Amino acid sequence: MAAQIYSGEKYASRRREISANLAKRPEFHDSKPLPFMTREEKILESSRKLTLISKHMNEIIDPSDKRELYHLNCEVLGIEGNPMALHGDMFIPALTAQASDEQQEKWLSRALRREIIGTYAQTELGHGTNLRKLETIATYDVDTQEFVLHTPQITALKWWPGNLGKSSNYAVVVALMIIKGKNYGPQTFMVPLRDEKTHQPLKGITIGDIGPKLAYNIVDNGFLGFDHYRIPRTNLLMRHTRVEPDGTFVKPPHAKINYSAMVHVRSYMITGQAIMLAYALTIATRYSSVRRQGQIDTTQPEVKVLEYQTQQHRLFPSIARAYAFVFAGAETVRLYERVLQEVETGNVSLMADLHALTSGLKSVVTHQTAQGIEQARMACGGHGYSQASYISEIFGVAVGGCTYEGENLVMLQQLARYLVKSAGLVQAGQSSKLGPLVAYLGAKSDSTSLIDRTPTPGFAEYVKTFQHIARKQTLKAAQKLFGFMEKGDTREVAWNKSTVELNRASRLHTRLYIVEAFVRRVEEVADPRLKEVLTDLLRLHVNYELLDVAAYALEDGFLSSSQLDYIREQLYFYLAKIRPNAVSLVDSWEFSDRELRSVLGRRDGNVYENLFAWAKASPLNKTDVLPSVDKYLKPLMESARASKL
Ligand SMILES: CC/C=C\C/C=C\C/C=C\C/C=C\C/C=C\CCCC(=O)SCCNC(=O)CCNC(=O)[C@H](O)C(C)(C)COP(=O)(O)OP(=O)(O)OC[C@H]1O[C@@H](n2cnc3c(N)ncnc32)[C@H](O)[C@@H]1OP(=O)(O)O
Ligand SMILES: Cc1cc2nc3c(=O)[nH]c(=O)nc-3n(C[C@H](O)[C@H](O)[C@H](O)COP(=O)(O)OP(=O)(O)OC[C@H]3O[C@@H](n4cnc5c(N)ncnc54)[C@H](O)[C@@H]3O)c2cc1C
Repeated sequence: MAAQIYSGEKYASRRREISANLAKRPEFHDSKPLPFMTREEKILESSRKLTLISKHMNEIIDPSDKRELYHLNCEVLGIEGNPMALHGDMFIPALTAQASDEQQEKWLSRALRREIIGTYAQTELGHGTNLRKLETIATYDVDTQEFVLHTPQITALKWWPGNLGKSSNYAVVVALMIIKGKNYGPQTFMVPLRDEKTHQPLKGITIGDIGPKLAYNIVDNGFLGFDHYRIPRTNLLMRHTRVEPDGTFVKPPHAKINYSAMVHVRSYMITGQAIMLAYALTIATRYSSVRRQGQIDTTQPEVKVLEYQTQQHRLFPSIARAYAFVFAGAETVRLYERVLQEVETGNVSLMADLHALTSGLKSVVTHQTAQGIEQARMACGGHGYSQASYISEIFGVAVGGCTYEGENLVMLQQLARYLVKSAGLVQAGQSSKLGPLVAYLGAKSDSTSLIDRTPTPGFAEYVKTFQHIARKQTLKAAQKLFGFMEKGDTREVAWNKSTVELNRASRLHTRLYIVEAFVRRVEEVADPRLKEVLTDLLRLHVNYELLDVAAYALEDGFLSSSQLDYIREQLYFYLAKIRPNAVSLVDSWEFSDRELRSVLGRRDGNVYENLFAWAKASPLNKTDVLPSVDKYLKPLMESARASKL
């Protein structure tokens, strides 16, 4: 099953080898539980381990294999980030996609050797979403052939870039490019920030950390201001866009090619989110198979809480989602890598499809992941609330994905633009021009679903039902938009009056895509034992998801109320059928205890002994009487006693 999750036996077994290798190297392990450390201690600890990784990486992984490096980082550094997180996640991808060969020779090779540390500085105090209104300006000085970076007011300060605050000495900075008074929109520049020897900020740079956050606190998200700071013309990233010495601007082959680092993260983060969801579910499912509370048969001992249908309903659909997301994530990464290669040859035809797909997936997956993690926390009762479970940290890190790389409700609108265009083609009788991801919009719907009348597995009927719902909502939302425009609203005003409905269409389209990706993967499985278990999980998935969106199919009679009952019964059936495999389904992700960092979710299942040992190790228990008691509580009680006398 691990080979299914990790798209092949080769990587699944490499993961095992890497974990086994690390198990023998205590210097790579957390020196104490992360929840017992201050932010400064965590950053120091993470930097220590990062240095070890850099020194010994070649003995443990093939450093050119991104997935091996990712696993090494998960084991050793964990999810709370590290001082070079953005270096790998965005700085290197931005240089890879946007720097010219000559620039790559100069900077990318140094970045890969970790001679310099970089980040991606785009968001500002006043603007994150609306990139066209960024306020940092890069004015071209023809005389000196330099760009002058400047922060004209406080809202123009860069704000949020990860590892900008304290760790990075370079950044890919996004600024509005002005040449001879003309605004050429957001462009990307390679900018030195700190002296390479002393790490002191360079003259003209104001820089620092933005303070603690909900989670992800090992990362020093930062602020950055420029005071007429000069960089050479050749620091504009010039793989696709160019500015000649005389200020002539050479347009890129696609207007949004500079947004490639964002598309990179949106493509990869689907897998990252699936893994975080699986972390939380591993912890909650293992714990639920140890925790006994209450009885189902009063003549029998207390049951494991995993026997309760409510607990199964709380956890199993999310287990199915974690599988669905990791399968969809693998497809997305393949598409991203293909588009990256095609862009190299000047073919930008798939950029819009990739952008639409990743915008929708990023939004739906992060939202459902956060919901699933929070349910997993609650499924652990009181102990889920303790940091010993580590689920609160997993939630805090994962939920950040709802905001970063484009706020979810904004990114759903990007997909909606694509859907509206497609709906326009359908309306104009040009369905043959629809791309493969939206071809279903042009198909004719059956009048009713045959979901309860086809032999199992009947996935085709489920897919048809999801298609019907997504098509109906897309055409309806587009119609609403066109209707407002016909009545005289501008497109922007009409759009704003239709966005709730448009975003619903985007979610339904994306959920259809996820179901289809799951079906595609299960169809490929050859081993009959695996196929059976994955088919059960897929059946659970399609019934749970369909029930969640059934209102759309009920309102036009595509589904009847008796079909709804059928779907519910199928759901309950598969909850019970999956129960014996539940622990194996989470164990199949093969997370080591070190990677999970959860006292509650350890493989040995010795929950109570482990919790007690953890609590005794808490910093507060180092002494029996805290200074706060000596300083305040004792005098308070003493004075209360004295006043009574
Ligand atoms: C191997 C390892 C395995 C697993 C790895 C797992 C995990 C690791 C992965 C990731 C690491 C995780 C965490 C990292 C932590 C944090 C990183 C966070 C970093 C950041 O947040 S960086 C800042 C991100 N900021 C944003 O995302 C801003 C969002 N805003 C925008 O993107 C844009 O402003 C916009 C798209 C909303 C609007 O842009 P615009 O105004 O310029 O464009 P229009 O709306 O007018 O659209 C015009 C037209 O262009 C199309 N378009 C827009 N963008 C693109 C694009 N990128 N590509 C192609 N086309 C695009 C748009 O659709 C319009 O088209 P139309 O045809 O005219 O309709
Ligand atoms: C953990 C974390 C790490 C980050 N790392 C980086 C980084 O490394 N580099 C970097 O540059 N940035 C980074 N960011 C910033 C991040 O990319 C932005 O916060 C994000 O893109 C959202 O932009 P915003 O903050 O301006 O939100 P806003 O756009 O101000 O959103 C506020 C509200 O307004 C709504 N809204 C905004 N525009 C519209 C619209 N057009 N239509 C409808 N509703 C709208 C949103 O839906 C939301 O409800 C990070 C953020 C976080 C949380």
